[in-house]
Amino acid sequence: MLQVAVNEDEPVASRRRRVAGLVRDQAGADLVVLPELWTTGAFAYEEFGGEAEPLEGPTFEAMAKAASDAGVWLHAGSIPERDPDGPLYNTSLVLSPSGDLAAAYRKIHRFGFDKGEAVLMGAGDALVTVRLPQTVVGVATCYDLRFPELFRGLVDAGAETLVVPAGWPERRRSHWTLLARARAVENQAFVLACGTAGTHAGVPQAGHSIVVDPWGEVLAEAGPGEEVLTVDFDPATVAGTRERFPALKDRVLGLDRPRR
Ligand SMILES: O=C(O)CCC(=O)C(=O)O
Repeated sequence: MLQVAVNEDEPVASRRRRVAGLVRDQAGADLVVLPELWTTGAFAYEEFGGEAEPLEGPTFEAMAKAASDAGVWLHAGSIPERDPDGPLYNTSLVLSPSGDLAAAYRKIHRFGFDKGEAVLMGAGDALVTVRLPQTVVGVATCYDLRFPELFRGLVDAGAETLVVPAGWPERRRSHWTLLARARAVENQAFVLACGTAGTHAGVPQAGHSIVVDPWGEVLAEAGPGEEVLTVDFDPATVAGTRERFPALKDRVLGLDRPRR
């Protein structure tokens, strides 16, 4: 995972070039993951409109080239997407090792309550999973981490590895770690949660990207600054955990409405 520092003194185009270089350096990895809105910064709301790009715009082009040069699957984090016929979206891109767009996910839960992303961007309405050679990946973005039903939906769709790019603020770092572990334990899945470092729009970022196994153990955790966090894991652990401790089979469905 590439925990990119997002500071406003670095122009977006320079950061895009720098991150492409970091992706190229990961040749030999199976999957590389970038954070949420790493071009603008997740809290730089006033930049969203000016930096918004089509799905296959400059960030896609730079990341597709980097992924194919490195020969890796790349979860390229998210971009402010400009839909020609609709609003902006916070959209994650997953690219194959040949640089093709394998999946795009529009963030479902927008952050900010009555401001920021929640008013400037539209909400996605579709769960997204991607089959990689080693595992089925379910994608979610930042604030989505607070909504367990989304992750259950991904598990029901076959996800074994939950990838969560984020721009999580330092002031709620304890929630980040706790929620990443909770989503891993309750879904008996790997969680790869990749945040940003640095400070933008006056909001210090938490860093501390984290990889959690299906038993809730932390396999790796980054520090606060820019960092490449590398981890080896065996996706077959998911099936083994679900078989040995089959709690997912004990779910009682239909409890979302109180019974009379
Ligand atoms: O839920 C949080 O505390 C942070 C969410 C967030 O920063 C985001 O979704 O961009």
